[in-house]
Amino acid sequence: MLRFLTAGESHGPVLTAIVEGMVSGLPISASYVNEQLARRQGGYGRGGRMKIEKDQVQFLSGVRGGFTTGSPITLQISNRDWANWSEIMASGGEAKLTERVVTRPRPGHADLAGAIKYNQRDIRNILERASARETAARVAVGTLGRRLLEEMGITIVGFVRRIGSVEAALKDNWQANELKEKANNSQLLCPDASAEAAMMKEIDRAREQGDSLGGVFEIHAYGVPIGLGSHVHWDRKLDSRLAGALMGIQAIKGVEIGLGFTAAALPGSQVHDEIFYSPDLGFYRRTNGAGGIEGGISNGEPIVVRAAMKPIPTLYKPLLSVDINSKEAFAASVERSDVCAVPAACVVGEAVVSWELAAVMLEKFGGDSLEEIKERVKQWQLRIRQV
Ligand SMILES: Cc1cc2nc3c(=O)[nH]c(=O)nc-3n(C[C@H](O)[C@H](O)[C@H](O)COP(=O)(O)O)c2cc1C
Ligand SMILES: C=C(O[C@@H]1CC(C(=O)O)=C[C@@H](OP(=O)(O)O)[C@H]1O)C(=O)O
Repeated sequence: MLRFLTAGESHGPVLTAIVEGMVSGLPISASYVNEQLARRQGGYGRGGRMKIEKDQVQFLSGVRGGFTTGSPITLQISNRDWANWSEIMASGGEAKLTERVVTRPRPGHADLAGAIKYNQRDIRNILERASARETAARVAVGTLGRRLLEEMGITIVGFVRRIGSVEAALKDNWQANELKEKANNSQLLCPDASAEAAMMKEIDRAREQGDSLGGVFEIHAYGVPIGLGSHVHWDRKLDSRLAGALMGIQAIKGVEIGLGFTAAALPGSQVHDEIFYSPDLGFYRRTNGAGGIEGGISNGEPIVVRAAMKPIPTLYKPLLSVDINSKEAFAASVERSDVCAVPAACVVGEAVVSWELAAVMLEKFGGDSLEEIKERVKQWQLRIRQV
């Protein structure tokens, strides 16, 4: 079973993750992971913190000579900003640093609910872990999954579909590589250049007004074999697992598979993908309203998922809140924040989808080494062509 845990605070010394269950023999390098970490740091609309950090992974165990060994893998990413926060982080909100104790919860963040739940008088003890800084560790972990998927011919492509009121238009004839290239050439990971320009304007406007923006990103998985996930139990359904993984990202408030919410407004004849057969292709579809999943099982078509991100909660434009000590009303003031982080969230989305798909591949095919699982996948692909 593939599993992981992350640990670390936003302004603590490091983020750490421990991965267990990865096959041996997977070629992996720090530079391959760092490429994804750099993508996550990018995106027009991010705040001052990203100018300080330069995320780099270190493998502290489980990787030797550029290959996984099958042992638990420890990954570590340093927080450069720690140098500026070590005193505040060490103080625990005591004596001389009382002015840095956080008692003013931000609407939309974990501050108030977290402080009450964990009985904390310093909201820093909540916000440090609630922060999406943690997603750097999740991207590092998910990139191991992405590497495994690549070995099995599965490609993950993510791109931004919407920022605020601006929606990108996609062309049906864009193949995986073209989509990936267009997205990666954009500052917003948006394959539609004219929408990208309008999105940037909207971000500038929000910044000027002290406001923030959310949006929608979309992830495609190409080359996924038929048969991942299962119809037999709710928690084995592939769509349920992907939705859970995406909803686990900070600020994600909605997930769609395939046509998603649009399907609810259409008649069945315009939603369901008719089934065809040819000796060359086997069973195939001409449409993909299902987003590659039927009955919780991958059906061999590309997997298509979308996630909606709410606007960033920390606003320069003050929102009303109440001090948890004095109970007095105040209008929040902010030192630093992202205005929009949808492209970053998209990279996190690619990582969690990669991880979940790698996990279900391992569950279906098993194996302890890369050679073993690849052999089994090959057998399965031959077998399903003969059905
Ligand atoms: C990549 C990324 C960057 C984020 N940056 C910020 C930020 O700068 N300021 C902020 O208040 N929230 C930011 N958020 C959102 C908060 O982390 C999130 O809203 C908060 O943890 C509460 O969780 P919830 O929105 O899931 O309820 C970011 C989220 C992501 C995914
Ligand atoms: C640090 C990251 O994102 C942070 C996520 C975040 C939040 O509240 O979620 C708040 C901000 O942190 P800070 O208050 O230190 O500027 C973002 O910069 C990152 O993505 O690596």
